[in-house]
Amino acid sequence: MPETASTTRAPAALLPSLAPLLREWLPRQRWFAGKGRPVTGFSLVSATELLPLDGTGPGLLHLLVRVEQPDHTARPAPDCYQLLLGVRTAVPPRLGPAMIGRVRQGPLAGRAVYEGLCDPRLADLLLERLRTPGSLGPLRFEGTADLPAALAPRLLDREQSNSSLVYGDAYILKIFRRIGPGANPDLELPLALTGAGCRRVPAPVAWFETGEGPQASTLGVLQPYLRGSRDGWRLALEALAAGREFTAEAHALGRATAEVHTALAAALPTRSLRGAGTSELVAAMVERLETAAQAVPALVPYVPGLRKVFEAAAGPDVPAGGWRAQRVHGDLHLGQTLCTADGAWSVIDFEGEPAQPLAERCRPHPPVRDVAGMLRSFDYAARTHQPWNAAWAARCRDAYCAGYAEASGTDPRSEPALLRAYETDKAVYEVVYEARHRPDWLPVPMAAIQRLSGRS
Ligand SMILES: Nc1ncnc2c1ncn2[C@@H]1O[C@H](COP(=O)(O)OP(=O)(O)O)[C@@H](O)[C@H]1O
Ligand SMILES: O=P(O)(O)O[C@H]1O[C@H](CO)[C@@H](O[C@H]2O[C@H](CO)[C@@H](O)[C@H](O)[C@H]2O)[C@H](O)[C@H]1O
Repeated sequence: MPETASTTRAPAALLPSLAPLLREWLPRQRWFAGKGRPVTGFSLVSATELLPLDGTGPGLLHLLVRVEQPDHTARPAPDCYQLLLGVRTAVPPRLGPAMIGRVRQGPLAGRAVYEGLCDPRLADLLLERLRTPGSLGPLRFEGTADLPAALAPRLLDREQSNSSLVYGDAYILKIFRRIGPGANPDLELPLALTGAGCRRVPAPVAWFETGEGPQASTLGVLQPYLRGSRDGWRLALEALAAGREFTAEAHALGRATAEVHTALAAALPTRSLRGAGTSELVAAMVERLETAAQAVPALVPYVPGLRKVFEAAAGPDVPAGGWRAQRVHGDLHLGQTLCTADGAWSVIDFEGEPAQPLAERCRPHPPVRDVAGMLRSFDYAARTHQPWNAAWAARCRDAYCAGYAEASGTDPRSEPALLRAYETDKAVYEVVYEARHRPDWLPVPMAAIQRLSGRS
């Protein structure tokens, strides 16, 4: 991402007049990571008119803005967000819910600004740009396939970390919201996987980015839309509600995870974690726990017990050659899996944990990290269903590990200390995630914290 402001045709003067509107609107967006801290200012990274703002029709303004907030000590710089703003003189009623506000001063005074992704005319334009690779100001559009034109767009309205547009049920364009320097793993890993012949991910067909060389930041990725597919979370809840087992699905998911891991290990560098490597891994988990306990005081009584769980991962179980580490999904859960009508499972959203800095999300880890994420997910599903069905979750967990072992040759249960440490690390992450985004869900990971710390 360019460090200095770069402005194409849209004048930098636009930002001050948009700031009062954005200050209100941004913190209400699900993908806004800085919730709970006031927005104190904005600085422009780049502004690009994807459609002219000359008032002759709807305009589309692409902005990369840094959002200043007090206490961003945990991050090296204020977070940068990607915004696609529609600008019109009058907003038709169907776009009412997308309204951000009316500009009071500056070059756009009197014009209405709204979430541009909700406007099919503007969403069309993005696809059109991806069909014709090239640059526009600081933005570069790249494609690898001939894309059909005029596919009706719709914005997915579910709660997400990013925003996704579906075109004609044929493609899905994911628009990243919080932008950091470097390639997003949600482009890098699916490209590596499909390059290695793995069929468990929808292959990226086009993308857009900004910046140069290794610092180029991915802004959006277009992939085939798996029409009629249903995500694992929904299917698991349906099974629970109907009193059905989910072990066959869990087994298939274990196989799919193993295939992804095998292909990632073949396509990208791996390393061995031993000695200092294992101590670093444990230290990082302990540090995460301590930071989490500061943010969510309910964790404090469990810290000594959880610390022991992490320390055990560097104990006698470590194999002579150390733990094998590789690129992993990083935030694997049931909602990141899609099952198509023929029963085949795909894995999506390789971005890693959205709150982590990019360098952290790209760090190689033992693959049990993903296994632990999925095991937590079975627990989540069972906990969110009344009555709580712990045995259902336990059977899913076993079936998943068995499927994984069959396809990879390694049973994750043969590394219990490491698996437990990663499960604990995930539960700690979830506590912070739920406290920030869905406080009603906090009891779900807290129950796991209690169990894993040995206090229940
Ligand atoms: N290739 C795809 N085919 C069908 N649906 C998809 C596809 N990719 C994503 N989705 C749907 O979009 C939702 C959000 O995608 P995801 O990559 O998880 O975004 P986010 O990072 O915003 O959470 C998923 O839960 C899934 O329902
Ligand atoms: O937005 P993402 O899908 O990238 O992931 C974030 O949100 C997830 C919730 O939507 C969160 O997952 C947690 O809740 C799930 C149920 O909604 C559960 O299946 C997962 O196991 C649990 O971790 C995920 O942690 C967060 O990064």
